[in-house]
Amino acid sequence: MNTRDASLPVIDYYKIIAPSIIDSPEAHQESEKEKHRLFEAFIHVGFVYLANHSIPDFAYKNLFAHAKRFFALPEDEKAKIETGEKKAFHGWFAPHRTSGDKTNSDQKEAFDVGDDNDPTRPNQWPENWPEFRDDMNYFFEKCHQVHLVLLRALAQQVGIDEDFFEPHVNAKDHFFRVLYYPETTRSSFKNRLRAGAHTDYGTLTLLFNDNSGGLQVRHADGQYIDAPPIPGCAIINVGDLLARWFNDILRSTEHRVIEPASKLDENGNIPEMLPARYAIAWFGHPNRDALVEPLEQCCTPENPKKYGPVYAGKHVVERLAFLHKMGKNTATWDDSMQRKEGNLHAAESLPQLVDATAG
Ligand SMILES: O=C(O)CCC(=O)C(=O)O
Ligand SMILES: [Fe+2]
Repeated sequence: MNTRDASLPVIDYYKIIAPSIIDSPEAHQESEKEKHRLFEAFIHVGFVYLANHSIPDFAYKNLFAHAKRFFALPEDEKAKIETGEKKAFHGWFAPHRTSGDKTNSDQKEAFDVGDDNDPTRPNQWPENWPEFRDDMNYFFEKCHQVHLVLLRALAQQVGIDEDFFEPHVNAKDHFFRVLYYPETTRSSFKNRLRAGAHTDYGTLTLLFNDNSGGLQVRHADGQYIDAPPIPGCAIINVGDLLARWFNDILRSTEHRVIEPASKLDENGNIPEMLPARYAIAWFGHPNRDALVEPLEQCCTPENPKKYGPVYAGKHVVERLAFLHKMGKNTATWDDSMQRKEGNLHAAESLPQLVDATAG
């Protein structure tokens, strides 16, 4: 197979939700079929394109426009709202906070936003820029709704109550990342990718890309396939915790952002410089105190239970701490650290660790 030509399945979100708009037997039948296709795609590939996803174009186009302006700000401006373990992992993700393996780090910067209504983990916002905040919050909510519909569809596929996941994600402990991969040279890719191979941590990721290309997804045969953007489609993938809930029936698939395919310039040459790339990745997460354990319905003699229970917050915080400083200051999680009434300062108490930014 020419892996550059293989492509991800396309799922039609409109077909999934149609019965709530047209209550006809055909709409129900189509919806069931599409939900099953989604489930199968997550089993075999872990990634899909989602067409007609219901998130209005302006919601992410506004964010791309803000991103261009934000990342062009002077470094000391951005540094005022730099993210970190003591900042609930929200704010500007400086280029030095990169993932990848210990020798190769990513060529990227980002801005991370969580639920703005959660006083326990406040966001950090640039000054005097109310539209920035409003547009980010609008996008956050829209993605939460789509992600819920998809979780409902997946629950139904394994015969559990379709609302099973709702109480485990209703605290909206998600966050999203506006990503900026600066202009760079082709030769830079010898040592560093734009995003090293990784899996996402949570439930489902909703990804919106510009047209730069470079995203690749690891197929079950181990080969990477290109996942170029399709206009009007979001890319959705399964994260580790959802895979764990499904006892790995669903795949949390590795992906990365590499050097994009060559585009010839007007003289027929391959330019050495590559323009900047922008992307928005919305990461759905279970509530931090959700105990994630393989569903009984996904454990069989052929596929016995693979994992014990884990607090979602522990998994996410440990992965984030690793990302931020390549594991130098691995966060610790105390299992009693659950969301409690009146615990408004969880951002400071969670996790209890040396601030990796100091390292
Ligand atoms: O930039 C992209 O297309 C992918 C980013 C990504 O996978 C991530 O940030 O987790
Ligand atoms: Fe990712």
